[in-house]
Amino acid sequence: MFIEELKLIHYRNYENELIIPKRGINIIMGENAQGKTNLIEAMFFLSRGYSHRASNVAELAQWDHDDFFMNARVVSKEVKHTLSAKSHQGKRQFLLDGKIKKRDKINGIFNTILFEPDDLKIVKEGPDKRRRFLNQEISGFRPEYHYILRDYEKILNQRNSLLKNIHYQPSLITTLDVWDEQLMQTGVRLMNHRIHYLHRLNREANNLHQVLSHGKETLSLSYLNNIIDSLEELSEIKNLYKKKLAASREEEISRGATIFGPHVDDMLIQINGKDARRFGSQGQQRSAAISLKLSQIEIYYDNTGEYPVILLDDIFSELDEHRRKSILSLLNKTQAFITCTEDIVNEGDVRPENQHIIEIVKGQVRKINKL
Ligand SMILES: Nc1ncnc2c1ncn2[C@@H]1O[C@H](COP(=O)(O)OP(=O)(O)OP(=O)(O)O)[C@@H](O)[C@H]1O
Repeated sequence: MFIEELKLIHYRNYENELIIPKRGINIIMGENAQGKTNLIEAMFFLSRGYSHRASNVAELAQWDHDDFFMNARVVSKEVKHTLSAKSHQGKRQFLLDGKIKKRDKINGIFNTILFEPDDLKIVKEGPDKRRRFLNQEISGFRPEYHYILRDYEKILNQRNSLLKNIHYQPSLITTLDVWDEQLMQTGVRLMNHRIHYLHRLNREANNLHQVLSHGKETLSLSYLNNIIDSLEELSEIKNLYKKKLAASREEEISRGATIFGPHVDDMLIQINGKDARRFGSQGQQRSAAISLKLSQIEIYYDNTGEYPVILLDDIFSELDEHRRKSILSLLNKTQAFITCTEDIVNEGDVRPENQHIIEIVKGQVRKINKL
């Protein structure tokens, strides 16, 4: 899968810009605040239908404009598609080959994997960042997961409101069983997806981490879930879930919140057997986050039969030469976009044939594909 052309009109700092990327590695080079991340964001937006850094779509429109338009020509399994997005006063609309489509209908047309500086939080910060990572990545290639998650969140909210209301109106307790059943059904489906995904991710991320660390470190991931203690209990998950809900009913009513279920899941990330969050160095945590993200390359390939487009925003800062080279070598089957403030090829060295420069100067794309 690759992108042949990207057009941006009144989007962020771009008035009217046409970018013709190449297959291989596209280095988006420019000083700070030139619009490098904005380009990455545009491709991510077309791919997933939302921005990874703006919660309000209106923010994407160029200042003093109510509308923006973006258009990409993408090639997927040798078929060309035109994917467009437009927004008017913060209301977005997507078009595939000229026809208006719902956001979920554009999923899978243009798959991207994004690494952004905030991804370090997956390793460094609390469980919500790891759940967000799991949710985003699984939804990327399993659209049904997005709907299960949405249903689960709806049921969870309704059940939590009911628990709060029972506190004041105890007769409502008779309706709780129906919600418990729905919670368990969607909760088990969600957990099953996460377990399968983590199994595959564990293998792939460890392979990559070994490459990045010169074979000196192992990376392992374990699923932390408050219903089952180990994967051996998986066949019993529904019964265990039922028991936990029954045993915690009184406490849940007094707290007005659901205590057990995938909404409190976590993933333990260990480097050489030690919790990376507590004991990992900055460099180790960075490499672990990169390994987790870049593992998606092969996982997407297994699931879709095609390599996704890789978007790497500021991945190279603070990484040594070996790690940089290893990352570049992992990208050789894909089309990739890498932002950086300086060229990644040292002066005097020959640029590899698969590397192309997109240079941004004064907020505009200046030289495209200079070799
Ligand atoms: N809606 C908007 N309209 C116009 N310009 C905008 C808008 N949103 C952001 N910008 C401009 O885009 C610039 C930031 O662009 P971006 O985040 O892509 O920079 P960058 O090149 O990735 O920088 P860095 O190397 O510092 O990360 C801001 O300085 C701002 O001037």
